[in-house]
Formats: sequence, C-alpha cells, structure tokens
Amino acid sequence: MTTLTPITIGLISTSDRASSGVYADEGIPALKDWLGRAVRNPIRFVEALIADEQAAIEATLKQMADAEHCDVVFTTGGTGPAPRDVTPEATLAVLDKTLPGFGEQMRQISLYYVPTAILSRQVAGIRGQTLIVNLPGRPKAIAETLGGVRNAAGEVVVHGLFSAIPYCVDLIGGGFIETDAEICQAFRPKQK
Ligand SMILES: Nc1ncnc2c1ncn2[C@@H]1O[C@H](COP(=O)(O)OP(=O)(O)OP(=O)(O)O)[C@@H](O)[C@H]1O
Ligand SMILES: Nc1nc2c(c(=O)[nH]1)N[C@H]1C(S)=C(S)[C@@H](COP(=O)(O)O)O[C@H]1N2
Repeated sequence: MTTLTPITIGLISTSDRASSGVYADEGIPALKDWLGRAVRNPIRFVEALIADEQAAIEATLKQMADAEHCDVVFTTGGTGPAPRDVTPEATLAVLDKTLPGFGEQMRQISLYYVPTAILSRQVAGIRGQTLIVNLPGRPKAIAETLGGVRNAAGEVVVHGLFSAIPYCVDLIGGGFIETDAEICQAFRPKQK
C-alpha cells in the first residue's frame, strides 16, 4: 500500500455579507466538500472568512503561503466588477508569477453554465511554493469550475481547473497530489 503525502490547502472566502453574519458562508463548506471527494491525500485545511478588503485579503494570502506553507490556496468571491470586488487585485499584489491559463479555462467552463461568466476577473499564480487560484463567489461555481463540464453520458467535455493542479504543484516543489478519477482526472504529461 502506498502512503499518500499529507498536503495543506488554504481556503479563503471573501464576502462582506457572510463575514458580517448576514448569511452563513457556503463557500468554505463547498470547497471542503469538493476537495474532500476529489483529493485522496490527507488534507490539512487552513480557513479564513473575511470581508472584501484588499489589505486583509493580501495579508491572509501571505500568511497562508509563507507561514502555513499551503500547497494550494483557493479564494472564493470578489472577482466580479462591483466596486468592492478586489480579490484579483489582492492576489496579483502578492504573486511572484501569474498563470493566466487558469482564468482563461475557468471562463471557458463557466460559459457553459452562465452567460455572466465573462464578468469574473479571476487570476491565479505562484507565490513561493504555493499555487493561488481565485474562484467565483457563488457556491455552486466551485464544483463547476474545479470539476469542469460533463455531457449527458458523464464524459468530460471541458476539463476542470483541478485537472492541471497536481502537476503544477509538482513543478513548484509541493506534495504529490492524487485524485479520485471519478471526480477529477489529474493530468500529468508522461515523465521521461
Ligand atoms: N460566501 C458565500 N456564501 C453564500 N453565498 C454566497 C457567498 N458569496 C457569494 N454568495 C452568493 O453568490 C452571489 C454572488 O457572489 P458575489 O461574490 O458577487 O457576492 P456579493 O454580491 O459581492 O456579496 P457578498 O460579498 O456580500 O457575499 C451573492 O449575491 C450570494 O448570493
Ligand atoms: N461556474 C460559474 N461561474 C460563474 C458564475 C456561476 O454561477 N457559475 N457566476 C458568475 C457571476 S454572476 C459573476 S458576477 C462572476 C463574479 O463573481 P464573484 O464576484 O462572486 O467572484 O462569476 C461568474 N462566474
């Protein structure tokens, strides 16, 4: 039996209303539900529910990357065009390198679900040895964007974002992530 490497995943829900108690946060539970089903490794989650404030988002991202040594950090919320939507700005401010493919792929996926997908300004990239990925705020968007689009026969027609994440984490020196192929097939180009 092979031993799976424990990994650390940061979850940041940015929502003025959930963080002030107007409604219950559904972002972090939706992330934990999908990741718990898709990832086979033992996961340590580091969680934060914060208002749409750029300084607080930047500080939380730095803490999760530099102090908590997260392999991956997912944010949910604050990617739209409204004045208080600042998650992409906070993320870009702390990244060493951007990975534009994540935003491009997410908008491809989301257009299958909602025409307003083009309003999400999502970004992703690397800080140190941590991959940071923005996701939209609507809780249902989490499974949609991480898992991708399937046809009526259950075949994947647009790959989810998570398909590329294990290989990205390999390349930046993080833990070896294994997935449940029924939920999400991780793609790793053949090694020499
Ligand atoms: N953390 C959350 N928990 C539950 N529902 C959410 C959450 N974040 C967003 N939503 C839902 O998705 C919708 C779109 O998300 P968006 O991030 O644009 O929120 P918003 O309108 O800026 O409000 P807020 O930041 O106060 O959640 C919200 O209007 C709300 O219905
Ligand atoms: N998969 C998916 N993507 C989605 C949506 C959705 O329901 N499902 N909602 C869109 C909407 S309505 C907006 S305004 C943008 C930005 O959302 P955010 O500000 O909550 O991050 O995400 C878009 N992307």
